Amino acid sequence: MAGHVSLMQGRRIGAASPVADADAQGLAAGRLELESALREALSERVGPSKFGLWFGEGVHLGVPGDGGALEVQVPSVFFRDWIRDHFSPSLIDAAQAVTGRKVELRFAIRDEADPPLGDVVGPAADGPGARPGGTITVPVPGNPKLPLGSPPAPGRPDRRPSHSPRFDFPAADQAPAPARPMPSARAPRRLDDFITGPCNRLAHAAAREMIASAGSAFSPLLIHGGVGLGKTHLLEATAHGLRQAHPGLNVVWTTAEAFTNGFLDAMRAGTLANFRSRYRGVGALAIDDIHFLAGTKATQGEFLHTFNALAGRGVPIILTADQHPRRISKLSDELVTRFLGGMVVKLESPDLPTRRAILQARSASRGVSVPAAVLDYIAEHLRASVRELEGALHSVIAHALLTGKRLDLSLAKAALRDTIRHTAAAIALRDVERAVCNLFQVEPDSLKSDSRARAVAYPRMLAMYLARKHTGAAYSEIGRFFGGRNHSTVISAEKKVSGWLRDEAQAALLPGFESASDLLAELERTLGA
Ligand SMILES: Nc1ncnc2c1ncn2[C@@H]1O[C@H](COP(=O)(O)OP(=O)(O)OP(=O)(O)O)[C@@H](O)[C@H]1O
Repeated sequence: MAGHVSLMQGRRIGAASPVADADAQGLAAGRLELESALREALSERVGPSKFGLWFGEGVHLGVPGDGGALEVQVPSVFFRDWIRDHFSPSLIDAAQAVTGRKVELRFAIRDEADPPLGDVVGPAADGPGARPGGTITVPVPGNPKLPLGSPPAPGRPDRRPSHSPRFDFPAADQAPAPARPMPSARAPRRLDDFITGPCNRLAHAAAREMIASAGSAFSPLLIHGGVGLGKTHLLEATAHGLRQAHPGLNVVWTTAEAFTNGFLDAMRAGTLANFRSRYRGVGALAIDDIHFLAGTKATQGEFLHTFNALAGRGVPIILTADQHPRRISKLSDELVTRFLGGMVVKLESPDLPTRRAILQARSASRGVSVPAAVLDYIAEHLRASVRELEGALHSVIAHALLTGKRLDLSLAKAALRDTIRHTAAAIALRDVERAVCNLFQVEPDSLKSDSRARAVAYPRMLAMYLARKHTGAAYSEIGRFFGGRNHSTVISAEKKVSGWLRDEAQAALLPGFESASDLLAELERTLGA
C-alpha cells in the first residue's frame, strides 16, 4: 500500500503539494477534500471495520498551517492513546501517500476537560509502515496499572445455559432481585437484533470489538445515553456474545443496584469475604445503570476495589450509565478516572431512518405485516426513545387484534391519539429556559441578564436557538423573554449556533459533551422535541 496515491475528483492529490494548495487558498473545500482522501487512504490500510470503529464521526484528520503536521482530533484521552498506539504507522503512511511527504502526527482532544494537546509522534525514520520508535509510551489499554484489591479468586467456568436469566450471579441467596424485573424465559437480546444508525453505530461497533477481543482491545466499555435508547440491550448482547465467543468464560451480568444490595446484605450478614471473592473471581463483568452507585460511598469504595482487581487481571468490564461519567454527580473521582480510562460511547436518539428501520425489524420479528404508512406515521411522531417506538407499535397491533379491525393508518391514528398528543405537547419558552438552566446549572436570571460571560452567553444562545426551532415563537417574543433583547440578537444567536453545528466547532461548551450537536441533542431529549 506504501506509495499509493489517492485520486479525488479526477485530481491527483499529493505530488504537487496539495497541502500547500489548500493552505494557500484557505478553502474549507480543500480541507474537506484532503481529509476525505486521507480517510480513504487510511481505511485501505487499517481495514473498514477498524476504520469504522476508531475513525468514525468523532475523529477528524486535518493538516493545520503550523509545520504541516497531520492533526488527529479525537474525542477523548482514551481515543488518543489507542489511535496513537495502534494506528500511528498507518496514519503516517496514509498521510505520506496523500500529501507526497513525510508528516508528523499531532493529537488534539476535542474536550475541554481533558488536556488540550497530546504528544507529537514523528514519522518513522525507516519509511512508512514502520512503528515510530521511542515516542509512543502508552500503557496497555485494558490492563491499566491499578492497585490490586484482595487477590482474585480463580474464575469459574460458566456452565449455565445461554438462556439463563439476566441476573445470574451472585446466587439468589446472596443478592436480591434486580431493580427491573426481567422475563427469565426470553432469549437474550443479541447484537444482530440491534439496528444501527448514526446515533448508535459506534457503540455497536465497540460492543462487537469487546466481544471479539474479550477486553484486550479496551476495557471498560461504558455506554451512556438517555432512557430507552438501547443501553441494556447492548450490555446484555455483549455479555451474551462474550459467552458464546469464549465458552467457559464466567460472564456476570447484573445491575449496580443489585451489586449495592448484595454488598449491603453481605455486610449485614458478615459474608463480605464471600461476596468479594465471587465478584473478583469473574471472567467478565457487565453492570447496568452504574450511576446507581453514585452517592453511596461505601458501595463505591467496594466497586472500586472490585474494578481494580478485575482490571488488574485484564478482565473485560462493560458498563452502562444514564449520562457521561463526568456528569454523574457524587460519583467518586477514582471511579470517574477509571471509567474514562476505557472507551466511553454515547447513544443518541435515533434519527428518522433508524426509527423506521427499528419498527420494520420489530414488526417482522413479531410476524406481523404492518403497512408502510403506519410505520412511517409512528416513526415520524415518536422520536425520543426506542422503547417509546416499540410501545407504540405494540399498541397499534394490540388495537387491531382486540377490535378485529384492519391494521391501517386510521386505526394507528386512533390507537395513538393520546400518546402522540401527549408527546407532541407544545414546548413553551419556559420549558426551554428550564432545560438549558438545568443542564448548564445557571440561574434563569443570569440567562436573562446582560452578562456576556461565556458561562451564560453560550447557554443563552442555545436557548434562543432551541426556542426558535421548537416553540414557534417569533424572534421578537424570544428576545423579550430572554432579557428584553431585540429580534436581531435572536437572529444572530440562531446563526451562531447553526454555524457551530455546521462546522462542528465549539466542541467544549460543557464538560461531558463532545460537540454542540451533542449538547443540543441532550436538550431536545429533555424537551421531548
Ligand atoms: N437500535 C436498536 N435496535 C433494536 N432495538 C432496540 C434498539 N435500541 C433499543 N432497542 C430496544 O428498545 C427497548 C429499550 O432498550 P433498552 O432497555 O436497552 O434501553 P435503555 O437505554 O437501557 O433504557 P433505560 O435507560 O430505561 O434503562 C428494548 O426493547 C431494546 O431491545
